[in-house]
Amino acid sequence: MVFDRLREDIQAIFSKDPAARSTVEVLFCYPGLHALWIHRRAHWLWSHGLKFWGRLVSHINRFLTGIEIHPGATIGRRVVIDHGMGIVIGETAEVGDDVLIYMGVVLGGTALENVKRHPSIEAGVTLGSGAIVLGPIIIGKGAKVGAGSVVVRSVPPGATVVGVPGRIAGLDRGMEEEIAGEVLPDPVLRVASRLLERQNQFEERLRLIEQAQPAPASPSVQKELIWELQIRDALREVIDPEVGLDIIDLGLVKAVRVKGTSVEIDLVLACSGCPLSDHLSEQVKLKALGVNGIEHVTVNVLNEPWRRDGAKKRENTGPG
Ligand SMILES: CC(C)(COP(=O)(O)OP(=O)(O)OC[C@H]1O[C@@H](n2cnc3c(N)ncnc32)[C@H](O)[C@@H]1OP(=O)(O)O)[C@@H](O)C(=O)NCCC(=O)NCCS
Ligand SMILES: CC(=O)OC[C@H](N)C(=O)O
Repeated sequence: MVFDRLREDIQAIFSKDPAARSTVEVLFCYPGLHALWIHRRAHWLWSHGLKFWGRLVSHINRFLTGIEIHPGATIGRRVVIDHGMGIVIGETAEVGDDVLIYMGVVLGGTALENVKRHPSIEAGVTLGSGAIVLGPIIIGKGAKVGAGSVVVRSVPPGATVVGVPGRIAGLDRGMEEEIAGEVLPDPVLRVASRLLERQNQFEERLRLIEQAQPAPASPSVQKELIWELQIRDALREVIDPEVGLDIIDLGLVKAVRVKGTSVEIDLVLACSGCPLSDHLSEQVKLKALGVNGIEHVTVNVLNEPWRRDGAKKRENTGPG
């Protein structure tokens, strides 16, 4: 069993590093391999309640290999750490099977609370040297993060992300076809669509104010209307990672119903069985809760297909 895992680890290095020449060389000259072995001990101690000893082993690991893996981090099978020096993997990070990690990669947190605050890296991902991935985001199966990138938003499966901040440079063919059968968004269309959307929003705001005027008797209704607008505004900050546009522009938000201090939001997804649906619902919930006065948020993910018509309709309602 132990030897099977060792064989698997060594085989993984041969499959991912053309510079690997022999088993002896891999056994003795790959600090990334040593770091993973030591991490397994540290993780065992940590998950058996021996937190201090787990930390200590992790610290010795850092000293020996230059790789810092928090003992609480979960690392899958056949993960390859090539070169390794300077890697930092945080406590709540999850690294799936067959992931390739180069030197200087950081899987870091941004929250100051003790919650899930580090990234989840799905199977088969490549993290280029110096890539910094921050927050409780998901790097989808088979994605590639370019050397030197800083990634702060979830990355769809199969995508290649490069730069600071990370932008999608490419998708594998399967993914491209999956994005609603359409080509990637045109940036000019995106700006135009956003401007028209803002205009629609102002018109809608005006309509609501006019509507509210003859019946000022019910301040609670007015308050609910204002909250609805504020929530819709806040949801503009939620970007669908599969498409790279905000969920309001995309027409993914079907309804926002405010009752008292509670709100119910109906959402559809850009792709059926979207792996990031939980993440998206969570983001929606957080943004809505961020509106001053809102205390309860329910997000319903509707089981109906998304069409770009909603967004397109808006693009066509411009002046002229
Ligand atoms: C991102 C990466 C995986 C390449 O993926 P790919 O799907 O083959 O992408 P391409 O090479 O076709 O490049 C796509 C675009 O991203 C750009 N790009 C590639 N890597 C980049 C990087 N690290 N930073 C910024 N831009 C990058 C390319 O110039 C290209 O831009 P363009 O479309 O404007 O021409 C690769 O460049 C990389 O960074 N690998 C990490 C390897 C590493 O860290 N090695 C060090 C070992 S110690
Ligand atoms: C330095 C470097 O590119 O490392 C990547 C891999 N070990 C190789 O030799 O290709």
